[in-house]
Amino acid sequence: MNAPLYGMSAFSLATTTRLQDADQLEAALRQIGATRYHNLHPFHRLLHGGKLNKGQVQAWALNRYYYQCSIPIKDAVVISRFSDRATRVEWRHRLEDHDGDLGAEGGIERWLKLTDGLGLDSAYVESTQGILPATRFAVDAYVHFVRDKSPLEAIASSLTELFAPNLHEERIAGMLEHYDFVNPQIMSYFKRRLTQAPRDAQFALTYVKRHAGTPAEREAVCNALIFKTNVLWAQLDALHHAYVDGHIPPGAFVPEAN
Ligand SMILES: O=C(O)c1cc(C(=O)O)c2c(n1)C(=O)C(=O)c1cc(C(=O)O)[nH]c1-2
Repeated sequence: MNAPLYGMSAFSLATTTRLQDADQLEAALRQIGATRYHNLHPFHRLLHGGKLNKGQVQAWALNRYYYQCSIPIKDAVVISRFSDRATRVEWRHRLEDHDGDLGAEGGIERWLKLTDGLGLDSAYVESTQGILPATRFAVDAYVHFVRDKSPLEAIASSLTELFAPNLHEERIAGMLEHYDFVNPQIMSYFKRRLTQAPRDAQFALTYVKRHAGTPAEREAVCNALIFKTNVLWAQLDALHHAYVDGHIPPGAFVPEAN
């Protein structure tokens, strides 16, 4: 077996023996989500439970902007990995979902409504100057992963989206309930994702189930998903360390006292 890249832990051989067909692959992927998705991270418990102050919510939205604006770059790289037109055509709408189109709002603009609503200057947000070093490293690693690994693994790494809609539902309800500085307009990004993400996740799941033809390929798919859960987890670890434990790195956003 090749040494895993990016420090991810390889799925164990014991598990590989349970990756004999597409249904076992799907079960393994869902198990990874159930145990490693970032809905389980303590920072999300605080965010959704109303336990953060406005400055901490600002820090989360500011850092997450870097993920948002990198996703269409990631998807453009994914498209570049496929020589078959059908997959490129299928993947293309993801760019529009995030970038929008001439005269049509996309996810990045919707995210800026959130940061505007939270009182952050949009030029500062878009500059990405105040993000944590770990946010940049983690998100860039995702873009590099889809560039460097196989096209199958590139698609598999998007599969965290299988688990995103439940988290978004929880986030919309929790943040509206608990924070007086949050309203439905500034949460419109997440509302839109409730219809976009299931469609995208279903395509990716069907794709990997059909194209991962050997136990080794199914194992690679699982490892791609583990890698991605680590990308998401590491971002929240960094936010927690900086803005809950109070160790803000030099140059990173410092909330006003509130
Ligand atoms: O708020 C979240 O927890 C969350 C998670 C994920 C994810 O699981 O990767 C995505 C998103 N949001 C999201 O909004 C989004 O557009 C998105 C695209 C992708 C991807 O990997 O292509 N993941 C996610």
